Amino acid sequence: TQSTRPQRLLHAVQKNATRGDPRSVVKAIDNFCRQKEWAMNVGDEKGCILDSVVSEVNPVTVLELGTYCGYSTVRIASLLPPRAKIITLEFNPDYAKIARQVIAWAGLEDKIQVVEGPSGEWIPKMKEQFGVKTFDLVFLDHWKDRYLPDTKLLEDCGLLRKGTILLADNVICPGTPDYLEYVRNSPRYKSQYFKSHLEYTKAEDGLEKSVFLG
Ligand SMILES: Nc1ncc2ncn(CCCCCNC(=O)c3cc(-c4ccc(F)cc4)cc(O)c3O)c2n1
Ligand SMILES: [Mg+2]
Repeated sequence: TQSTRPQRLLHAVQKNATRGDPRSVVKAIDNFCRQKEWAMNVGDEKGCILDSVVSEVNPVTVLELGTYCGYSTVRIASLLPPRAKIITLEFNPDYAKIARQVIAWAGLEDKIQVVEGPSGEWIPKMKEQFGVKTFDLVFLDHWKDRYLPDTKLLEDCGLLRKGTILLADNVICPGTPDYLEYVRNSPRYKSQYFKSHLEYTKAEDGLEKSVFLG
C-alpha cells in the first residue's frame, strides 16, 4: 500500500537524524521538505523566530494547537527548561501517531504530551484533565478559522494570564484575518508582526506575537 507523506517524513527522520538529538530531527525534516516533498511544518525561517520567542519567554507550560508531524513541538521542547511541559493538540489520529514517533526519536517524550481531538473540545478540559493553571506560551498552528474562537475560549476558561504570549503561524498564508483584526485591535493584547516566508517557499507569510494584558 502507498505510504503517506507523514510516513515518508518519519522515515527521513529515522534515516537521517540521530536518536536523542532534537536539532538533528529538525534539520532532517527541513532537508526532506526542501529536497523531497513540501509539508506544512513551520519550517526553518519562521522556526528561528519561534526559537527566539521561546528563548525570551522561557515558558514552563506551553500549549500547541496543531501538532502535525511534531516539527514545531520538537523545536520548542528542545529549548525548554528541565521541568517545562508542552501539551500539543492534534485532530488527525494519523498525524498524532507519526508525531509521537518523531518526538520519541528526538528523545523528548517526557516534555511533551500529544492529545488527540479538536481544540474546541479539549481547551475547556485543560485544567481538570492536565492540572494546568495558565499557559505561559500558546503556539497556534491548527485550522486557521479556529485561531479566533480558540483564543476567546482560552480567555473564557481562564487559561491566559497577564503576560501570556500567543504566537500564531500563517497569519498571511493561508491567512487568519479575523484573528489578526482581533489581537491587533483588542485593548487586551499588545501585538507584533514578524514578517517571514511560507515554509520552504518564497511566498510571504509571518508570525503574529501577541501578549495578553489581562
Ligand atoms: N480544531 C482543531 N483542533 C486541533 C487540530 N489539530 C489539527 N487540526 C487541523 C489543522 C490542520 C492543519 C493546519 N495547518 C494548516 O492548514 C497549514 C497550511 C499551510 C498551507 C497549505 C497550503 C498552502 F498552499 C499554503 C499554506 C501552511 C501551514 O503552515 C499550515 O499550518 C486541528 N483543528
Ligand atoms: Mg503552520
